[in-house]
Amino acid sequence: MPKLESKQSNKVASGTLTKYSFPSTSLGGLTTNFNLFLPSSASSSSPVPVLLYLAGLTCNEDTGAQKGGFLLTAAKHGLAVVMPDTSPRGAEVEGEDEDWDLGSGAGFYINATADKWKKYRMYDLIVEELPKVLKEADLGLDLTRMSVFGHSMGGHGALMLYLRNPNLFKSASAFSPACNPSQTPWGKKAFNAYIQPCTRSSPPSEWLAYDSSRLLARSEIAKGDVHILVDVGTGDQFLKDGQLEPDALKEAAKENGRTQEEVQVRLQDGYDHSYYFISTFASEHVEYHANFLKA
Ligand SMILES: N[C@@H](CCC(=O)N[C@@H](CSC=O)C(=O)NCC(=O)O)C(=O)O
Repeated sequence: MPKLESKQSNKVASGTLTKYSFPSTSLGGLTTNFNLFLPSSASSSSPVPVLLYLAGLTCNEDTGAQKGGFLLTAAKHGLAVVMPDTSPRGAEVEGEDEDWDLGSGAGFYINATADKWKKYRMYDLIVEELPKVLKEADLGLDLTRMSVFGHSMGGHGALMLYLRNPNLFKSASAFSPACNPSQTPWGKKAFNAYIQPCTRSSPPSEWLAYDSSRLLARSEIAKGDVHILVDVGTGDQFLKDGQLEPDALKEAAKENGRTQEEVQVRLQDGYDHSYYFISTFASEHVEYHANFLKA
């Protein structure tokens, strides 16, 4: 197991925010960072549930910690918050720092299969390696009680990871997520590069395995057991540009026979895509997850 290096620690919300780094096997040996908020109640003898926050394009492990406004409510409920980076860094792929929506800061939480991007395996990092690393480090976390939330590209990540791993996560929520990435511009660009090129209107199964709307439409999670909350601002330019498509998620929920309580998709009047929107609804999302993590 890799050794965690503690890079910086700050007191916040009566707990501690620590930035850690470790060499990641999933990312081909590249060093990756994450932030961990530990409420003051956490200890090895009294481990706390874990909320995983996935940030969006151009962000990193600091974005949610600094701007999200999650930590006071997490502290109130005795929840840890783990905030990983959004992509490998320094993979030395040609062009990886040229586009804001591909390469560095744009890992899409998937496993790339194209040889050029072979170190871009954020899915394995989040689902397998990070939980193992956290368990091994014995930081006072109860990794049998985890939920996941995220923003935009990270909202796609949160929904997709939950729908693929309902035994790992108790619930998922998202601010302004890309709900149907196999059909929308950011997702198509990423999947074309990281997985395989596709010009057909019906994408290959390898793409669909990372598309939350498709995953929800085909979900075999027991009736009544899906726990998803989504908020999208009506003033969000990326919504208007067709990047988010929350209606696709609603349609998928209907197709799969889910109630509106299982899959709540809320349009919030006038809010945009920024962290002002996220921080406004941050507490509601943390409270939502606390219901399932502390049940
Ligand atoms: N092209 C711009 C926009 C980048 C941007 O809006 N990033 C969002 C996430 S978009 C979907 O994943 C974000 O969260 N930005 C951080 C923030 O603090 O708002 C650019 O390159 O700046």
